[in-house]
Amino acid sequence: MEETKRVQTLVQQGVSEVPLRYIQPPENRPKPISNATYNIPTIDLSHSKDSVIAAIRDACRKWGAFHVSNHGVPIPLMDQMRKLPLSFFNDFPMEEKFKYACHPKSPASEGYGSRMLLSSEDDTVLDWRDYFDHHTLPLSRRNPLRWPHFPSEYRQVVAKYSDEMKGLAQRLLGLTSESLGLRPSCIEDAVGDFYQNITVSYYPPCPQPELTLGLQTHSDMGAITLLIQDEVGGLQVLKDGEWITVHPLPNAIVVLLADQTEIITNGKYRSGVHRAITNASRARLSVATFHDPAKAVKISPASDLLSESSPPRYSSVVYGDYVSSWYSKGPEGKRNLDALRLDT
Ligand SMILES: O=C(O)CCC(=O)C(=O)O
Ligand SMILES: [Fe+2]
Repeated sequence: MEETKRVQTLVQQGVSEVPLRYIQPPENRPKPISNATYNIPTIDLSHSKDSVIAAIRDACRKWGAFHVSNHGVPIPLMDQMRKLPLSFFNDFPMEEKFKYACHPKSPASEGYGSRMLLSSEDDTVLDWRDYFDHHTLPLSRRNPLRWPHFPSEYRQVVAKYSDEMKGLAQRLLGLTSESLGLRPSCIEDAVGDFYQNITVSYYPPCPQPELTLGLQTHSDMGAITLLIQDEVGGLQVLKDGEWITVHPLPNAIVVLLADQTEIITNGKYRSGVHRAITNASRARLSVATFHDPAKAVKISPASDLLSESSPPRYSSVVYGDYVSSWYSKGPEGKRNLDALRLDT
């Protein structure tokens, strides 16, 4: 069945040409990048608070994406979080992996999958990616029995990593609030208790990387995403109309501002538009940790940022409605945020 097919299966079958369903239209295909040494900014969190806040302000205005170093998350834990899921993808037989298959008909269901969108239409171009999605927070959603039981430390590592990411997300949203002159808890209060998902993406080598994308262009839906990748690389961020490769920085964490933060900051900060490209020779792994509001939470521009001269630039939205629209229309560009934009 189409829905249950994994990209890794295609590769194991030895395809030498990418099947039609995975071929991007010419305007979406990746082109060689001229400015290959350029990278997103790196912010060292051990520097003085004032300089960190100034650097965050600059990076959020210009990029919506940046690396953080000296972030306090134990490096061995980050290494484990890359290594153990890689072993799940590489060392588990397919029938074992399918015991953890996500539900093919419900969006963002937990487990092993391949399709991000569940469009019934058959014209959706598919991503060259398999993934494992873990529901990690609030604790009432966390059921480690739904995560791989092998390697033996897998479940413990995911739980520990989830807690570390929550702490870092809170700290970064606090600094981001302060960088706009808001009280430190402003953005976090607007988001409420985090709904956190950890998605491990596995991109098998692709015979024709110039025709495909590992993950199509999008901005993340929630508040803030923290991402680590392996040394292969493939994440790209859109800046001033140009794609910039996020070169892996081994001990750093990529921060991506997501759509709800753009709304809360009334567009002072924009969510980072990004995608993943593929390559012909090496499988790649990334781990994205999403921090989202609960579905019932209503998101609006922060009142402290509004005045007669600075009116709201987005209408309020119930987060669950935003998610439904994202899954039905697709993530392309910023269509979902654009629908909320007020002409001011
Ligand atoms: O693999 C990557 O680097 C990007 C992953 C991503 O953007 C996502 O899971 O939303
Ligand atoms: Fe993303």
